[in-house]
Amino acid sequence: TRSTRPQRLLGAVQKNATRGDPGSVIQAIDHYCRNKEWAMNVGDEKGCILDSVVSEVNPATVLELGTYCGYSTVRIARLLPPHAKLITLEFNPAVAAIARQVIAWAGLEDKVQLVEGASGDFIPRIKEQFGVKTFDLVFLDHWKEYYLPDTKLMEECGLLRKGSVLLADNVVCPGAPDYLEYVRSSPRYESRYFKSHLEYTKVEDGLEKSVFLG
Ligand SMILES: COCc1ccccc1-c1cc(O)c2[nH]cnc(=O)c2c1
Ligand SMILES: [Mg+2]
Repeated sequence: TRSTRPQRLLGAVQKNATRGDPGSVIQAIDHYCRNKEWAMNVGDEKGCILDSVVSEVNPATVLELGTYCGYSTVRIARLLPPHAKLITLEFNPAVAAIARQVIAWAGLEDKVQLVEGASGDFIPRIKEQFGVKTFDLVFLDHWKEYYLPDTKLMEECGLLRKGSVLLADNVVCPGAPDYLEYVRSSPRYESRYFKSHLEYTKVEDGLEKSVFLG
């Protein structure tokens, strides 16, 4: 039976990237997705904006909603200080299995905890199961319909503190209008749009950075 897109992406990493070298894993995925087969990684252009936010926040605790093949997981984890922790959540077990191998190829498995499950079930359990008090940075990149409910759930579960940063992918394409309306109008957030393009295309997309004010 035909391989899946994530399997082919993993193959490109194993063929072209150097084990233990996160930069080469990022390059291998971007080259494959730009030249061979598009895939929904945050990509190199929005990835540079992600890098700058991670470096600015210098987080000790990160939550990523939506792992996919682990591209942004590697981008984030490679910039984390020692002992910092990234928890990443993926709904699809087959895709999670690929992401684990991509993260391992980059040599970043010690900084990353990949969890399989649905965000609505998982978020209320984080404090108890993972001993996390609050997140310094949350990267929302799962499904646009869940950005707003999951943000409200994180607030309710006390997972955000004054200064926690939410960074959301795809706020223009595919778009998360209800989420944007919320973080831009709520007095509890200071929000800013970073205009960019949908990964590997000329279509407009962007990242929304929203600081929780407590
Ligand atoms: C399955 O749709 C793929 C697609 C098709 C056209 C335009 C955008 C997207 C897209 C791009 C992304 O970065 C994404 N990131 C996270 N979860 C997504 O569903 C997602 C979708
Ligand atoms: Mg995305």
